[in-house]
Amino acid sequence: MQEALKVERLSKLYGDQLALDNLNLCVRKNTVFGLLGANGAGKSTTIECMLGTRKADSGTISVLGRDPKKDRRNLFQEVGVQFQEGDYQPEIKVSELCEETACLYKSPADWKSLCEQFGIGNKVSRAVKSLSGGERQRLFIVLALIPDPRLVFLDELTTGLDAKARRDVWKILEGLKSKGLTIFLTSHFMDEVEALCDEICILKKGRAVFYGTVAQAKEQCGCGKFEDAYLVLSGEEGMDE
Ligand SMILES: Nc1ncnc2c1ncn2[C@@H]1O[C@H](COP(=O)(O)OP(=O)(O)OP(=O)(O)O)[C@@H](O)[C@H]1O
Repeated sequence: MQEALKVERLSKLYGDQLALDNLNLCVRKNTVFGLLGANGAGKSTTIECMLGTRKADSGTISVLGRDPKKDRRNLFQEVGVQFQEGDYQPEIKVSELCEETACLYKSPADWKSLCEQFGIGNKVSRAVKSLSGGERQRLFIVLALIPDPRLVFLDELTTGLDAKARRDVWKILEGLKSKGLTIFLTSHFMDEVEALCDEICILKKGRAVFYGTVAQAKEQCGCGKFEDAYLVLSGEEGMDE
């Protein structure tokens, strides 16, 4: 099995609104894949279906060779997920949240060294709620990596991080990829996508309107800058007109 993720003909309706329309995705192991698209394009719905937390109306999904609906327990041990906001007790400290998370996994990574790597090593005795937005975002990436996963989902990876912290996160992720991690990310920052992603899919109203590499996207649109190509392909350009 060369692919970490395979989605075939995935469709999802909310009421009469089509959120995903016959989506096909294939993510090779040990690569970084970016799922892009405007607000409401269907990215979170896709991830939720892949995690088995939302039921699709049709289509098949394979995550690390397993069916996420039937095999959630095993996948839980192998897959990391970054949440935008955690569901934690109001007064909990960083160290306590990391420890509690590590306890859920059979062979967790060393959370202290992850906190060091992500620049929050000196914040571990602080209450989570007292962290700045960017520090909390880095903590959520740490929590996603605590399972020592083979595959990690990073939703809106570096939203809220300053320029230096974003670069640092990219470097760490490159390092983890070189050690065998597969990364599935969503991002609204096109420089980030260009720096990190081996392949991308651009969604528009639940449909894949582009699938390939950043270089292919630029070439297809005749754009020197990927952000320009993205705006054309995603249909965001001229949205107000
Ligand atoms: N629980 C729900 N009930 C009804 N409609 C929903 C529900 N969740 C999402 N939708 C709709 O489905 C579409 C896809 O939403 P989704 O959250 O997957 O988009 P997204 O690409 O993740 O957006 P964003 O970038 O804003 O996070 C949107 O039109 C959204 O309003």
